[in-house]
Amino acid sequence: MCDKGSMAQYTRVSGFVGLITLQNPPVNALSAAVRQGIVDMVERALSDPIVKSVVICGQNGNFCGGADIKEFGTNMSGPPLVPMIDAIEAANKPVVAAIEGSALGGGLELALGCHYRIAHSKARLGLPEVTLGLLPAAGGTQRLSRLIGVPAALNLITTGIHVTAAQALQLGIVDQVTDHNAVEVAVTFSLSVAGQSMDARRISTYPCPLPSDFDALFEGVMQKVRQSARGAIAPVACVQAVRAAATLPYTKGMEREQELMATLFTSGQARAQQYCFFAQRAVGRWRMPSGARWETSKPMPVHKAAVIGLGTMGRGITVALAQTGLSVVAVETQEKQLMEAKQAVSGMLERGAKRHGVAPMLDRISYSQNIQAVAEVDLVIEAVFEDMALKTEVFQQLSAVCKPGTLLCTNTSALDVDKLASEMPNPELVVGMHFFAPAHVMKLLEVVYGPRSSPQAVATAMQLGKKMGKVSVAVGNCRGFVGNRMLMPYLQQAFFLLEEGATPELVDRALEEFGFPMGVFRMSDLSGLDIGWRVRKRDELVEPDMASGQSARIRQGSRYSPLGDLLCEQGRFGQKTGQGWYRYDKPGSRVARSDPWLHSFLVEYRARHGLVPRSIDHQEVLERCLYALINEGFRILEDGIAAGPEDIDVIYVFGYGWPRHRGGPMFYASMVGLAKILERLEHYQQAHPDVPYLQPSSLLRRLVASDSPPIHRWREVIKKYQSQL
Ligand SMILES: CCCCCCCC/C=C\C=C\CC(=O)SCCNC(=O)CCNC(=O)[C@H](O)C(C)(C)COP(=O)(O)OP(=O)(O)OC[C@H]1O[C@@H](n2cnc3c(N)ncnc32)[C@H](O)[C@@H]1OP(=O)(O)O
Repeated sequence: MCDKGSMAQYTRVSGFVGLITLQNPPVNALSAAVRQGIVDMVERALSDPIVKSVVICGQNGNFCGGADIKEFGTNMSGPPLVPMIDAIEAANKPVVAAIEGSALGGGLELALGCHYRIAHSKARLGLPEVTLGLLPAAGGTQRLSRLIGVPAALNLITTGIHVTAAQALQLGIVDQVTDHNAVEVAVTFSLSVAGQSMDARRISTYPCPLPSDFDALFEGVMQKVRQSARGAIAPVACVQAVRAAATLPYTKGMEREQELMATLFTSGQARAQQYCFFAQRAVGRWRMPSGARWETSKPMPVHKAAVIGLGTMGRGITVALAQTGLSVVAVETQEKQLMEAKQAVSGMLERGAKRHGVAPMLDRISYSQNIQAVAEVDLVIEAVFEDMALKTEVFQQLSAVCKPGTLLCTNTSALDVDKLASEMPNPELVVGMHFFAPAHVMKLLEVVYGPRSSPQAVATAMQLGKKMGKVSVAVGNCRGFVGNRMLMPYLQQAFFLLEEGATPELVDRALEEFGFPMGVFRMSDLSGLDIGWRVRKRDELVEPDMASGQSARIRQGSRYSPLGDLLCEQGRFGQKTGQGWYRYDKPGSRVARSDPWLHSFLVEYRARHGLVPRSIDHQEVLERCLYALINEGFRILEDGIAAGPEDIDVIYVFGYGWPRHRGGPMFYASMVGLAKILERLEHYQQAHPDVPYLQPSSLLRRLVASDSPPIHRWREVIKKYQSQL
């Protein structure tokens, strides 16, 4: 017997079991049609006198990825989840969830309403709603806390982590884990309990186990969550909902869960986080200005890769490659550096393996001092020092040594990828791979294509990035690519604010309250002030500190602040020297302390240059730093360096600490209102006419003139704008 009409298929199997299969590829999300299907099919199974038990599973080996996120923000119709799950729990016939693939969010909540849960060993379970700015509001906070206790529930619900089937068994979320077909196991099991009372299996009737140090536990968790949430409201609401589970009867707890969800559901933060979810997936569908794009560009197979240069970046890249299971040839010409690198790479692999309970991939790597060792690899990532002449020399050696067709990638954060390619006999095989430090940890990868890079080369680098667990974004070649290019106006404004009267503490506090993990000055101290100094010297911006007054702060026709250069001249390079914008107890120590020396230095500097300090508030800090950065984002879109606002937002959220609950800089701009951003940029540009970064971009003006369309429609305006250039 079979009914295929709805998005939940009903079949009778083994004579007496009603099998309900969710059908909504690819993840069987609980759309209105699926929910209606479940309601109808459960009713049918329960009213069929022949049916003794019910099994719920998902099509194509995937239980359920939760509510259909695309429905949020629309006029949601169809049966609500809570009564649907309550009806399953109340059923007088056993209902068993057969979990294969994922049981996430509403999917796990559905399973928690069932009387038993049987999971395949490869299944993953979790309540990731918090990552979407929500909480599990189909009874998830109330049932999970009752089932596995408050501390474990808090951990899962406030972080949104996915657990393996084995972990779920240990926690008590599932009753059984199998390596066999979970649906078949569930069908057999359901018959074995048919006819029994399900009273003891209804989680909503369980008392919530209370830890003895209840108040202290919640206080501690709340403090930790508030600190790590950086202004996000969902994690805090999750703690409040679990507290309700621990202190209130089930029905009252459910009311509290709904109340908290109502606030989150319509919040800007939830919109921002859901935008990030889809943006992260959209960047995989890359396209180049030439029209080449992901669907039509086939990646080359990569079985063996090489890394050239085993400094900090090269080591991290080697680890990330080995962890994908690829064979890696790691080349370092300096013997001492090679020995140190070997040890460091092994240590990183062993620690990573221990964390994930897998074997370290030490035997995937072979080390060499000789570049000839890369002759047979399919792809090379060069990670030598950031110097064009050195990189060109290495690339020339690689072209001579590598087999034909080897893809040559350069790990660079600033150099001109196209210039490097132009020196090679096969420029189409050259792309940039801008990793972020530490390369085996940071999620972001900018894949930089030049006008000569072949679509196949870009496809290969993008696919390799994905295999390495990175969120890879394809971007065009320009100075600083996307991320660092937008950082320039941000940093510049921060320096100017110090000249005008702010302190590093004030600027950092404003940015940290906005949600960045670190303000711009603490971040610069961590990265090292000498990096920017070297770039400014190369750009001939650094001059001896002789003159004073306004003219001394003009370089190449624009306002310039030499503050960073002056600090570097004093040997203040940040954390590593124990002094920078802050002071540290000793070189390498991490706790930034206010530095009276720095404050006197700023007072003297302003006096010498005739700058009268004024009071600067957080709003001005945010507007000057963030709107200048956003303005550069519009220029990047205008220039076709990023294909759309999602690419920029993903880069900033995954690589630069932009708070996810604010959706990335371009999404944030759309929330603030483009007309307001334009008005404030015009205001600051009038006050600082010698700062080109404050000159509003033409695209921003065009968007405002087009009535500020929603962000998903910007691409149309950009396309039209570019076609008219
Ligand atoms: C006023 C008060 C009102 C209160 C109303 C309350 C109403 C709501 C009630 C309950 C709410 C429940 C909350 C939830 O359940 S929220 C959803 C929770 N689930 C998740 O967060 C899971 C999200 N998905 C994933 O993590 C992954 O997709 C995963 C399932 C692990 C599969 O990963 P992978 O195999 O790598 O595939 P992709 O991520 O690329 O996804 C493939 C495509 O599927 C789309 N997708 C995935 N999940 C969903 C989903 N839940 N809804 C809609 N679409 C989804 C994804 O975008 C990909 O699409 P595309 O190929 O077009 O990019």
